[in-house]
Amino acid sequence: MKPRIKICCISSIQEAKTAVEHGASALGLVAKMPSGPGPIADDLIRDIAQTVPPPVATFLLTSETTADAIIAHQRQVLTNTIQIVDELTDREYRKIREALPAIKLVQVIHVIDERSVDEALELSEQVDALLLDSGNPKLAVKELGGTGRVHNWKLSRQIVHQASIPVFLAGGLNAGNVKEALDQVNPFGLDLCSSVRTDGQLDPVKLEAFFRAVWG
Ligand SMILES: O=C(O)c1ccccc1NCC(=O)[C@H](O)[C@H](O)COP(=O)(O)O
Repeated sequence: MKPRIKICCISSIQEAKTAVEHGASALGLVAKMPSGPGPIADDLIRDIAQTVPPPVATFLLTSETTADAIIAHQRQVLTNTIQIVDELTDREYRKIREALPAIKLVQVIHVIDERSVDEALELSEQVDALLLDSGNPKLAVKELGGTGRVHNWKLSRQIVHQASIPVFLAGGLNAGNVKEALDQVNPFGLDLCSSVRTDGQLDPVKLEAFFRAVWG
C-alpha cells in the first residue's frame, strides 16, 4: 500500500493548497509550542482548517497535557484530528472521545529507547493512530517536534510491527532517506516539516522531490 503523507508546519492557506495539490492526505497545523519552527496562531489554524477539502485530514498539534485543555483547544480551531505531542498527564483519552466523538486522536511517541516501545503499545489502546517522532520532552525547554533529526528506526520498526493501529513515522525525513525509512520501518504514513522548507516557507520543488521519492 502507498504510504500516506502528512505535511506538517503548514502556515498559510496557500501552503495548505500547495501540499494538497502535491498529494498530501493530511496537514499539520502547529499551535503554541515550547520550541520549534512551526507554531502559528490559533485563529490562523482555524482559518486554514476551514479551507481544506475532504478527505484531507487537518491535524491540530497541541502541547496541552490535560483532557479539558485539549478539548477546549480543539473547539477553538475546529480541526478534524488532534495530535497530542506531549504526555497526556491525566490519561483521560476517554474524556476527550466523549466530548469530541467525531474527532480522531493521534498520540505522538518521542522514540528515545526501549521504554518508548512499551509506551507506544500501551497508548495504542487509547487512540486512532500513533506518530513516532524525535523530540525530547524531558529537556528543560521541551522539544516536541520539528527537530529535523532521525531517531532509532529499529525501535520504530518494532512499534509498527506490534501495534494494531496505523503508525506514522516522523523526524528528519527527506527525499534522500525516505526510501530507507520505508524499507526499515514500513509505516502506514510519513510526516515531515523541515526538509520541504526553504527559509521557513514550504518549497514546491522540495515537496515534489519528496513525493517523487516516495511514490515514484
Ligand atoms: O515544527 C514545530 O515547531 C513543532 C514543534 C512541536 C511539535 C511539533 C512540531 N512540528 C510538527 C511535526 O509534527 C513535524 O512534522 C515532526 O516533528 C517532524 O519534523 P521534522 O523532523 O522537521 O521533519
